[in-house]
Amino acid sequence: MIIERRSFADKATLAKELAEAVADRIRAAIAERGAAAIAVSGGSTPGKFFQALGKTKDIDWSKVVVTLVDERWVDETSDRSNALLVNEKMLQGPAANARFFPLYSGGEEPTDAAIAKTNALMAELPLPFAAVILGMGSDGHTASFFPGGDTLDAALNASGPTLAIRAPGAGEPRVTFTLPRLLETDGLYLHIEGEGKAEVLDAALGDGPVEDMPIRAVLRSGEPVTVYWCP
Ligand SMILES: O=C1O[C@H](COP(=O)(O)O)[C@@H](O)[C@H](O)[C@H]1O
Repeated sequence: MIIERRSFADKATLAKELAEAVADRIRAAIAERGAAAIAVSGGSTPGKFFQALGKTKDIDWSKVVVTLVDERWVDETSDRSNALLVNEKMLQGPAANARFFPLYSGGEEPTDAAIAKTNALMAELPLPFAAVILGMGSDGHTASFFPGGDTLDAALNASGPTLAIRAPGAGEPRVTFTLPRLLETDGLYLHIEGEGKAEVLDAALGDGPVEDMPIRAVLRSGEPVTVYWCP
């Protein structure tokens, strides 16, 4: 495992530092490849980070594509939508010039046709990602790699880009990038906050099956991961 753990005094400091690290990755990708794609997580943790990154002025946002590592299968009017969070918190001000590629492609369920539509859009991403920012649930899921997920094995091993997944702890049906596709990145980050999440990470770093705590697939992938944590 190649894990660097960075701890910050508070959420605001973490958000600023993570935004600076991701901004550096974006600028470097634009300088090297003419474009940058980032994949971000949803949920309750990344709001402040999104605000800090979205305010960054010295990025040519017109050359940036933002997408999500995973999405609940709901449209953008739902307060469960990760896309809504990205739009409201990040894609304002300077970052409003970025393009956003949603994972949700319409309808009630992530059918094969809907996922094919999502994957057609994701084929246009300028890969590799400049940065992938993962979160982690208290059950050890990351992206939508949930314990008990009906397509968990494929999500962790297929070449992707995305697939549908359903799990007891997931609420709605989900769409998630596959792990192999998320590992195609210049920088891989894990953003977690609170003592409880630090304990979950410690448990995940111990022995045990990936199926019990799918974040282990990331931690054991051999790719360097930088953990950003604050109380
Ligand atoms: O459902 C999700 O949960 C995880 C963790 O979210 P948090 O609320 O515990 O921060 C998130 O990383 C993922 O993108 C999201 O879809």
